[in-house]
Amino acid sequence: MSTIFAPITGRGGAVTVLRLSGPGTFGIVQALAGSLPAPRRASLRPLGHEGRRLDEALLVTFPAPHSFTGEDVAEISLHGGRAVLAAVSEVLATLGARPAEPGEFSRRAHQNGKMDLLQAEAMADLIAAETEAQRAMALESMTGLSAACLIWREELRQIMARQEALIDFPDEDLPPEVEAALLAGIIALRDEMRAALSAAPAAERLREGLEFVILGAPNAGKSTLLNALAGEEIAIVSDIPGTTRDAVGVRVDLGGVPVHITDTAGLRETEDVIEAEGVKRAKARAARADFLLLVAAPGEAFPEAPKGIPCLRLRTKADLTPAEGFGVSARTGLGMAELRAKLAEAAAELTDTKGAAALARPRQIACVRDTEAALDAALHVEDPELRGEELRSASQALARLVGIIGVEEILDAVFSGFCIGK
Ligand SMILES: Nc1nc2c(ncn2[C@@H]2O[C@H](COP(=O)(O)OP(=O)(O)OP(=O)(O)O)[C@@H](O)[C@H]2O)c(=O)[nH]1
Repeated sequence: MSTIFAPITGRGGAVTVLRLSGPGTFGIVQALAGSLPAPRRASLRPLGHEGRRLDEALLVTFPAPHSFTGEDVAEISLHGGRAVLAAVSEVLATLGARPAEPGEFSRRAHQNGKMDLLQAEAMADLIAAETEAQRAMALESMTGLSAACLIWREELRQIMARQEALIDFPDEDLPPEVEAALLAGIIALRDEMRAALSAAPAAERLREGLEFVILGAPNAGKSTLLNALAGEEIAIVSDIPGTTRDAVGVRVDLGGVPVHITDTAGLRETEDVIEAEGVKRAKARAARADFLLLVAAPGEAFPEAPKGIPCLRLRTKADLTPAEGFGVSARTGLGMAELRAKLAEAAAELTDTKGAAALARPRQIACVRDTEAALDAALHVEDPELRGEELRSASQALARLVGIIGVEEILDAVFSGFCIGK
């Protein structure tokens, strides 16, 4: 096993923490720092190599297995900045360590039983979280999802034990309650899978961020509205109808939920090829949106919304004419606070996982869907051997969910999505 290193803090700070992990860690750090401090005690050390002084740094060692990766780990708090990191990295390489691949620390932690795949994914999400609701969900999944999965696996283990008893003993020796309890157990677990799956779209949306699209006729005030929501001039505003020709967007935090709001080309029939393309794109975006803001200036008709997408009808330019229905003026700020509140409410509703263990990644959803399908199939076969077969495949899908059986490619895909230093 190689010894790897990478900075685990972001650029630009006063301090850069460099982590080393692997069997060669302590030998390398000793060569660099002269001596090793007591385990888990921070100690200031001069760093140098072959007479070249490198830095004065705070050094902490974590002997295996009590470390992030489960291997011997050292964390060196260097002075921040490119040159210090470059000089120390260069020396580490000559001493036999190599730069870590993206996600390699977490992958080793997973291999050494420090965290299951769900916890690794949740940790990556926590680090990537940009808003409060994302942070809360990631933190909840770091413990909750993996705990829920542990319970599912235990329930399935008990179901499979009952199933084995049914296979091993001839029918007449076992009371009918055994099979009834077995089937009830399968139904209960299948329904738990269904509950988790039904909360998944909300969790996925929160993890990825929502897409809100502003639709309306030319000059309805869409760009002005986007700029007001963004708090900066993102889209060009003019009184010439057809100013916005391509989708322009901004990411905003609505009550803790990340929302990408897109301003689109005004919807109208037009001879202008570029504007017509803009209108086509506006419609395509609207069809993929999580939520639509349908806007119309006073006295004008609202655009038609694609079916099945929640929307809000909004009168613009309410400073000119008092609106019938809900109206705002992006120019004077009239109604804007209420609009923000309404949008935040819609965002919260779209990302509400209702307290269920939140599956937020396609990989996780696929594993739980496979589990649900196998359990459901187990309910529809009479033959105990075949039923046993389905239960085994449910058990494998759950094992894949936590990474206990992990095809290398899946682990590659998960961990390579992490950044260097995770
Ligand atoms: N009085 C008033 N005028 C507004 C308001 N919002 C927008 N306008 C004006 O309406 C005109 C069109 O505004 P835009 O925001 O460019 O409209 P749009 O819907 O993006 O227009 P297109 O790009 O043509 O689709 C501009 O002259 C704006 O200044 C408002 O709240 N009150």
